[in-house]
Amino acid sequence: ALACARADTLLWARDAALARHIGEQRQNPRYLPDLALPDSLSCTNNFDRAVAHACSGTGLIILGVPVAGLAQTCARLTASLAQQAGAQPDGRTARRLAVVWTCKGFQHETGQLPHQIAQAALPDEHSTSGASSWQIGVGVLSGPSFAREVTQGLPVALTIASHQAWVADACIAALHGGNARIYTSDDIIGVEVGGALKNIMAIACGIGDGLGLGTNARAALITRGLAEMQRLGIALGGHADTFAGLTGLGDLVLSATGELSRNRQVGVALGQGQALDRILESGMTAEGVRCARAARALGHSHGIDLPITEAVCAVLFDGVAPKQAVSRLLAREARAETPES
Ligand SMILES: NC(=O)C1=CN([C@@H]2O[C@H](COP(=O)(O)OP(=O)(O)OC[C@H]3O[C@@H](n4cnc5c(N)ncnc54)[C@H](OP(=O)(O)O)[C@@H]3O)[C@@H](O)[C@H]2O)C=CC1
Ligand SMILES: O=C(CO)COP(=O)(O)O
Repeated sequence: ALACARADTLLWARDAALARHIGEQRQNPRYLPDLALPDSLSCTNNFDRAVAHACSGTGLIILGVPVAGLAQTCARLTASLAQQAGAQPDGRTARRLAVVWTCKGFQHETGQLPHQIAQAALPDEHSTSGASSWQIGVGVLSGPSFAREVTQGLPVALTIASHQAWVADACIAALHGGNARIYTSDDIIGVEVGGALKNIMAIACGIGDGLGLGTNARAALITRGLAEMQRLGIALGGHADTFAGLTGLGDLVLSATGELSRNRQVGVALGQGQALDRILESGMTAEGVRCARAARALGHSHGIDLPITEAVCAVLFDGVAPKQAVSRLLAREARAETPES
């Protein structure tokens, strides 16, 4: 919806009936049934057609799939690019294609971040395959951005993190302006760890609110959750400053307090005594549930203390009652608030 303001945008959906409905009715009955979509948005379930549209137009592809679908989608993109003519008429200079993902989490099985998944599945930056020649640049687009509010055209600020300035430029050209501000960063790891951990913290805050623990507890969880995000992020190679920005604190505050957050909704329902299976019955995407185990394992393997993540895992997977998990958190030994103090 953001991109539609600047250029004709072609959405790909894997479900043919849904793609047809969105294209004909300019409305998405599955995810945002009550919102009108822009006239400049078309939709197809033909993946190659969607890739060709980006290649011949903006040179920007935004992958809006969950972490679990990223490897498969990138592999499909690689195969599709081999069909697309990329070389300029002189046959020498590769055309540039920016590939950007929005997913927030770690891969469940491996603990990999999205850029590691994408790197393994996309062609190298300079790749030549048959008649095609593409310079692929990658990045992560993240920050506090409920899809519903973005579709409504409400103000939003996002960060594009990439090691290639031209990828950030492609996002700015397509998305910046009107009610949308796009900031840039080169800290892909910090941005991705913030996005992954904020979902787990949103579950924790939801649990607290579901138990009726009050707003003091919520503020404490947000603040200590931020410290946890930063600790793991730095250990994995992110920059400390990134966690104070849109993709760290910004998205954490949104998801921990905003009623639209699915991760927060899962936490609230758990705190109110519902079972996880029942909560997830609708099939909703709650990336914090999917990646909490991987985050806990990364904490263990890097020797990083992640008490809130541990508490969320205990409730999600180990049968610990939410009240008991909170008691355990509160019973931890007193310590300095910052490691330097
Ligand atoms: N929703 C939001 O407000 C925001 C979400 N994000 C992040 O973006 C990512 C996607 O979230 P969201 O759009 O809400 O997710 P959804 O569950 O709504 O899925 C988005 C799209 O991805 C498709 N999809 C799901 N699984 C796969 C797969 N394995 N392979 C290919 N396509 C797949 C879905 O198809 P189908 O309908 O057929 O299942 C759907 O079209 C998540 O990591 C989320 O954290 C980031 C910012 C905001
Ligand atoms: O990431 C989001 C907003 O920035 C969406 O959060 P949820 O996945 O918890 O709904």
